[in-house]
Amino acid sequence: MTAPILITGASQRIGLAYAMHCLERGTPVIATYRTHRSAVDTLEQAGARCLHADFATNQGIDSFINALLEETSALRAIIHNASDWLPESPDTDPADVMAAMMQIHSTTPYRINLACRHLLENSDAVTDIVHMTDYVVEKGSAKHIAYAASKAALENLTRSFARLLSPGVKVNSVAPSLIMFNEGDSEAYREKTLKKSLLGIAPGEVAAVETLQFLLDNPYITGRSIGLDGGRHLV
Ligand SMILES: NC(=O)C1=CN([C@@H]2O[C@H](COP(=O)(O)OP(=O)(O)OC[C@H]3O[C@@H](n4cnc5c(N)ncnc54)[C@H](OP(=O)(O)O)[C@@H]3O)[C@@H](O)[C@H]2O)C=CC1
Ligand SMILES: Nc1nc2c(c(=O)[nH]1)N=C([C@H](O)[C@@H](O)CO)CN2
Repeated sequence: MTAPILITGASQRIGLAYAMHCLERGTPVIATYRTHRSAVDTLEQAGARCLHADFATNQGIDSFINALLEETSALRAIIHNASDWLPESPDTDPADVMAAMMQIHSTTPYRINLACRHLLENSDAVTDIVHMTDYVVEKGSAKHIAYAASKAALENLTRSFARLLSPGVKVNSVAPSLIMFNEGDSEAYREKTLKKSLLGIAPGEVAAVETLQFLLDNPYITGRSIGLDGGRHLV
């Protein structure tokens, strides 16, 4: 039996889609969720092990790590997907925004990778870590400054962990731009955002699912970032 794939933030959207994709292929899944939605029940009915985790505090990270080590002695892959897309705003202290962004996008993957590397290295085959970053790592963001900086930190973790864990573990990033909108995104926002890329679409979760699977299936890519952005860099 293949060792399970750990997917963080899998109760909705891209994380949920990749978890279901893995289960449909017969690959075991350990999914984390912070908010219990019906999708968590669906995942469990499809055979996933779902662990509650709130990575906002180091205690939350540590209790998740302890639960994971109780759950499994090996992993096929870790997909660091959990994320908050926090903008700067007049009513939030910038220090709190930066702390929250670094906590979820940098401290969480860093601590889990170091504490659980042996679960990936306990395998005869090559295993994977994938960090979900963002196109804004390349360009920055005027409205999500701390978010972009934290994703840039995550991109650097990709390179460091690729060096630390080779050749047994491949470590890569997927750097999406618009994949899917959020409920409540206005028509004006949608129209404006679609125009930011050459291809002008919101491809949906499947684009991220296929890119993640490509990275896990490819034996010769590590320390790299795959831009999943519709050619936004050329607009
Ligand atoms: N969607 C897009 O167009 C783009 C996505 N990306 C990146 O791709 C990845 C997936 O995107 P998407 O599916 O939209 O992600 P979401 O915004 O849906 O977030 C994924 C999950 O992260 C979880 N999460 C947030 N904060 C915490 C926390 N403190 N502890 C534990 N879990 C937490 C949430 O859990 P819960 O809901 O259970 O509370 C949420 O379900 C993300 O890393 C994102 O930054 C990058 C560019 C574009
Ligand atoms: N955690 C999240 N990160 C990001 C999201 C999201 O919904 N959740 N969405 C985006 C946007 O789609 C952006 O790429 C285009 O405006 C960025 N990050």
